[in-house]
Amino acid sequence: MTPDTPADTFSFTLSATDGAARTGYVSTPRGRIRTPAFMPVGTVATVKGLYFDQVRAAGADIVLGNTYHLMLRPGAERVAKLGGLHTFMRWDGPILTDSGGFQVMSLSSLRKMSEQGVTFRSHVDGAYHEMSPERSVEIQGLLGADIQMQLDECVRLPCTDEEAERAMRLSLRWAERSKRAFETQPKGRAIFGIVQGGAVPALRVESARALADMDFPGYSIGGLAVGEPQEVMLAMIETVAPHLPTNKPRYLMGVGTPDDLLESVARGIDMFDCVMPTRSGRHALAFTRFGRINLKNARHAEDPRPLDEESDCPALRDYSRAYLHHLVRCEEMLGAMLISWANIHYYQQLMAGARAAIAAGRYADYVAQTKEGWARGDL
Ligand SMILES: Nc1nc2cc3nc(NCCc4ccc(CCO)cc4)[nH]c3cc2c(=O)[nH]1
Repeated sequence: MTPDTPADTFSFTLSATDGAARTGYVSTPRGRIRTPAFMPVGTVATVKGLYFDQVRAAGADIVLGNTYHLMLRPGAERVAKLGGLHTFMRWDGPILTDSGGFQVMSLSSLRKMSEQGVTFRSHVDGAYHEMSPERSVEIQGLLGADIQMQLDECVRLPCTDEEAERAMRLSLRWAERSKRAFETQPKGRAIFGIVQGGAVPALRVESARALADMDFPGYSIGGLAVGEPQEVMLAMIETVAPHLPTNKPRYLMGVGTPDDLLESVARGIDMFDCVMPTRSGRHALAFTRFGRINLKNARHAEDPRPLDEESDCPALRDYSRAYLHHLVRCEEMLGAMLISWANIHYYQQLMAGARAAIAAGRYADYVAQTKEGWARGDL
């Protein structure tokens, strides 16, 4: 969060552009979010393996929570009774929550979709739950989320055009209902519409235009990072971006690798979230300026060098690869913690570099130089 007086409203300020790339900030009552921004995922009220002061020190201005997981455990009403998610997990910056639809479809069993919403069985204890656009907004409000998502239906790719059209139109009807339900929430919070439409350009354009007409404070691009090749994802961003208002933030859901982030920023995306840095950290995969380093590999067993001696992150600068390899081999929790910390920091500095490069009109060079570093590998 940048040192400035928090706003009492939600707004987006564009500071500079370089081609289709943009840099600026989102203002919220809990502080500013510098964009392009990477939002660490804190699914069940924790960014797995990190303390929130490490998340803040790494440069994150905002973190994600998740409606689906938190409604099941500990329960939205319980979080509200305990003062809301910021108090519960001791993070005083902005929080964005997903609406739960995507997680219902990817995690729960025995689910039934209807116009009204989706009923499903908890993957935790098998209990039945109902999620409607109105209930999802109510839950996100109970959690106290600063940026909320409409309930939508995300189809897996590949899918038929008919399937993509059905889910896109349902999501538009749910966008209206979500926005209406959101009107009772305190000032300063925002709800984003979510663009759907599979990999069908005409459906994507129709979805973006219809949501733009509903005048949301921000827009998510959903239905991507669901197994499609990167070029399909990038093509859909290029299709959608021109139909979204330039003065509102664009959030690409669930993305992605460092390469995905740089290429999507170049096409006009402002906000990202992905479990990649922390999930990879638990699988011994480090993202660095020199590319990916798999610390399971025996070649690190006697390497005294840190991951990146020039970094200002202790996890990247102070621990030898030999030590990280040892921790990984022994399946010690500190291994996952240090590599997750390193990865969160790497993703934050990747976005900080992008913001500076766009402001200086040299984003294309920044991308080229960053990719050269990855290709040069770890000399
Ligand atoms: N409401 C809503 N939420 C979404 C979340 C998403 N998250 C993704 N992708 C995440 C995929 C993803 C999953 C795991 C890993 C780690 C691999 O080691 C990386 C990416 N796509 C998504 C699409 C939507 C969407 O349309 N609507």
